[in-house]
Amino acid sequence: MTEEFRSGFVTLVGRPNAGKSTLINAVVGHKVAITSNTAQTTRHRFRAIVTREDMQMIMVDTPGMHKPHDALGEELNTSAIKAMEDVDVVAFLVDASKPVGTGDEWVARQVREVRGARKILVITKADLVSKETAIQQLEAARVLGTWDDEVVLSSKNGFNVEGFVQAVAKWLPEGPKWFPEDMDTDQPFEVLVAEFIREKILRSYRDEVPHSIGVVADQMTYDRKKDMYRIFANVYVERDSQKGIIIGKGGEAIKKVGIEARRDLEQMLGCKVFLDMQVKVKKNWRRDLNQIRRFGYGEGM
Ligand SMILES: Nc1nc2c(ncn2[C@@H]2O[C@H](COP(=O)(O)OP(=O)(O)OP(=O)(O)O)[C@@H](O)[C@H]2O)c(=O)[nH]1
Repeated sequence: MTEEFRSGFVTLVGRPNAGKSTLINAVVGHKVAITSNTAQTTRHRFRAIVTREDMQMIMVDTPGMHKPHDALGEELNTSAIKAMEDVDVVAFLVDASKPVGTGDEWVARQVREVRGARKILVITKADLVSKETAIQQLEAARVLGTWDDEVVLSSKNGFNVEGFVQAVAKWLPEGPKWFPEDMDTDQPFEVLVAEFIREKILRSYRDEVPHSIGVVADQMTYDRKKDMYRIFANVYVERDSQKGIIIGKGGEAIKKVGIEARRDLEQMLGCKVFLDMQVKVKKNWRRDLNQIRRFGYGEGM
């Protein structure tokens, strides 16, 4: 008898920086999600898709959940909580290298509310700690809920990433191929481009500035003769002073971001990229729900 095809959805949740996006990239095998060590890197709820001979697993990335401080934070939380509705599996990620604390407890409380989904506890970043510490973390996190499976892994060195895939696959119901085989993310092209740029900014500036930016890729045209994409993007900040910081002395800082973003974009697109970025001020956009959604963050996608 042949095995039936299985398919379904798994939502990854955890406190900011738990390693959700990095795990998604490790499972897919290349970069579909941006990552950084700045909390709340992920603003879009998007799906990444892995198709194998016998199954299709659709992973839903979510913004890291925490007690919200502003409209953006609130919108991101709502988005993450909504992403746990109607999925087959919820994976609760806990960073092995940080003591289990109130941040994890807060997320676990939301996970406990979820009905009808299998729940998997995932200890991430095992490469950063000893085996003993990883086990201690597992024990500390275990009491935060009731789990159908437990996995300890490292997305950085690949340790047990396959174990995670198998743990999820086990709970996927029989079902159709929801997405074409060659599709690995449902993020529109212009969103991916804007996100790749935002990642470089997150990694290049410190403190409050990265949280204040929003990126929109406005125009993208392909020049067949030159085998080159021309991309025009707007980088929005909240204050004039931030605009100065982003641009830097003599435009040096933004130039560096441009070079790094272009490198990633060229790799993704497989051709040359011309990137033009404009920095604009949009006062207090993070407090304006309409603006947040216009940028496509949170629920607005
Ligand atoms: N050493 C190590 N670092 C990791 C691993 N997984 C993630 N990281 C790092 O942890 C940081 C946060 O990872 P992300 O994947 O962006 O975390 P996230 O949970 O998606 O974060 P938010 O978008 O803020 O919710 C990044 O600097 C990653 O490089 C891992 O397995 N090992």
